[in-house]
Amino acid sequence: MADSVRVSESNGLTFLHVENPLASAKISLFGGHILSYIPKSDGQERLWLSPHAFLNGERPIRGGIPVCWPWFSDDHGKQKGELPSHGFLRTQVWQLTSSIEDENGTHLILTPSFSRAEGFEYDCEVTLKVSVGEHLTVNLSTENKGVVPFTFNCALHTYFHVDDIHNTELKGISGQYKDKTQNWALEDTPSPYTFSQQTDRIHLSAVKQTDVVVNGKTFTKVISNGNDSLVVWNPWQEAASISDMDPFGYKHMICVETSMTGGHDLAPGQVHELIQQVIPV
Ligand SMILES: O=P(O)(O)OC[C@H]1O[C@@H](O)[C@H](O)[C@@H](O)[C@@H]1O
Repeated sequence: MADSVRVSESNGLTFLHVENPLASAKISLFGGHILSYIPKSDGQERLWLSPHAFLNGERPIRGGIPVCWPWFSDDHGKQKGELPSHGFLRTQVWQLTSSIEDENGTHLILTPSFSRAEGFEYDCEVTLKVSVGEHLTVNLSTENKGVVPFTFNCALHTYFHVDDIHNTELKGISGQYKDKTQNWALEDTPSPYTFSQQTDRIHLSAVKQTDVVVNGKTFTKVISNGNDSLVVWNPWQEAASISDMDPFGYKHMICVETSMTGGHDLAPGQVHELIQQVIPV
């Protein structure tokens, strides 16, 4: 184990605490889920974790970076609710298979216990590579280890911390989006991109850079690769009906999700990498 990684246990879950000269981070092995990333450059938390998140394995963790795989939301070809929302990786225990450190930070590789379950009966290898340094880099890799092609979706469903959603703007997104709150109506991306109501959108272009601008200043840059879309979500006052959020929780978060939502085909032997970089500004 790298010297910059410490392990703790609480309520049956195992956590990795990364502390190096460039940043600190906390990762839950339940879900392979990054909970916190604080760069030393300014000491400010970039991720949002709900104060009411279940940190005992009972439910997926609300906040941080949930790993959605091999489907997004309820898009699994069955009735809504028949299979877990966002797939089955965020509710299982992952293993830490490698940890090294160098002048760029601490580099971890995590693997889920299984990647074959109801709704996805294929052979593949999934890994999550996490680099904690001046930037946070997360790489969700899927390799087809079987003899038949398969189609899957995935997302790095990051909850970004913002001081106040009313003073938050996203920059860098253009084109059309599908609006889940309007029965998937197609709409044009607003400009400026600010928030005043429940927002649940799949932006249909492979957005590469999104700036999270807070109080007129870019706070965090989000670089996406291997995506076909970008999801933007804030439940607004609907947060009151989400048991692991408080009614005002929506004020301090915005989800900007590097995502594959259109179905990606992977032939035997092929590898797909979904990469999100969180860059403090
Ligand atoms: O409550 P969950 O399963 O973590 O999902 C949260 C949200 O995740 C977003 O990605 C979806 O677009 C929303 O529709 C959904 O409500």
